[in-house]
Amino acid sequence: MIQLRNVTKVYTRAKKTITALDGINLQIDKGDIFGVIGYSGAGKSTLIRLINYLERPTSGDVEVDGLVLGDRSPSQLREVKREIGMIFQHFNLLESRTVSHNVGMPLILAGKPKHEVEARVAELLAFVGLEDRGASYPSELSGGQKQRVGIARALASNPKILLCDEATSALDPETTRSILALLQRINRELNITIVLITHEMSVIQEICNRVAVMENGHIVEEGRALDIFLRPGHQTTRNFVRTIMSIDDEPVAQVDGERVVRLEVLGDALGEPFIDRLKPDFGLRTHIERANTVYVQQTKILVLVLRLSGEPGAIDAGIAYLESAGITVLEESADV
Ligand SMILES: Nc1ncnc2c1ncn2[C@@H]1O[C@H](COP(=O)(O)OP(=O)(O)OP(=O)(O)O)[C@@H](O)[C@H]1O
Repeated sequence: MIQLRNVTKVYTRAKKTITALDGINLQIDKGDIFGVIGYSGAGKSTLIRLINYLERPTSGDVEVDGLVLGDRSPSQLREVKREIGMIFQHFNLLESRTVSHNVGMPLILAGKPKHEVEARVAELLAFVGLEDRGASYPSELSGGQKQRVGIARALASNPKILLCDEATSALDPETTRSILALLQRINRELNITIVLITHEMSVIQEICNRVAVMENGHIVEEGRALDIFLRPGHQTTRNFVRTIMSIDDEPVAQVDGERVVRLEVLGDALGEPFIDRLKPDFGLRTHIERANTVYVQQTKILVLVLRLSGEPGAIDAGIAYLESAGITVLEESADV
């Protein structure tokens, strides 16, 4: 759906050059809720602004829905841009216009007839839960309601992609949760691919299926959100994950005759009495070294570090049983 190939963006200011993006390769598939996380200055805004061509790459290709944007004529670019909606941290609403006018603005600018605009605005306001606020002005709304207006406006021209630039950073945690739930509905019900940038790992945890971690214009780690939370590789990723859950860096001491394994348990396997079965079925003694519960995209994952002791063959058989129950078993190296 979206591909960045070897994309570099260099800004020149007062004879100084800043490399905001340095050789970025990224693929975002149709249906993804793709999160880009990084500290201030990492290059997130630049990256998202390349996708709708608010910025042009210094080198490299940006491809959206099969079209390389650099090869397009201005009219073709306008066409592609219509397929991309965007929402902002500070909502960017016209304060002097009503909610309805704000939502209908893209359609008014596209010259759509009045009755068509009115019908679509009513539909959009109902979708975002503001059916009775069309005549209000932005100053009469809460932050969460303003973002709902921003979302309705972004959906007005039926985009295939929604870009979210720190869309919940100005909102309290409860309102953030309700806006994230709305974004998830937009992804599922309207089949819209979502790309969001954030500096909050909790946003990624709540709704993203994939994530890229950025630092100094580079993507330092990228993958399924689940894997990034369970096994963060890069130090920056670990620091972000640490903001919402504990990571124990202490290695587990190995004792002769024992195996230390890490189990990742989710879905049906959570209902399996697997610890209970290791002793009677395999003659294994188990000791729970660490335990943690993680939620990613509302999926519960239990992470356990176990010491297993018994006959070597029995330990292998016990591990084979755990795997057959759908549990991921890893030889433990460092942490939960
Ligand atoms: N228009 C511009 N002109 C010059 N430099 C820029 C411009 N836009 C961004 N930069 C620089 O590019 C780098 C990346 O900035 P960018 O805004 O993409 O990062 P970010 O991760 O979105 O940060 P933040 O979360 O603070 O918005 C920074 O060093 C920034 O100063």
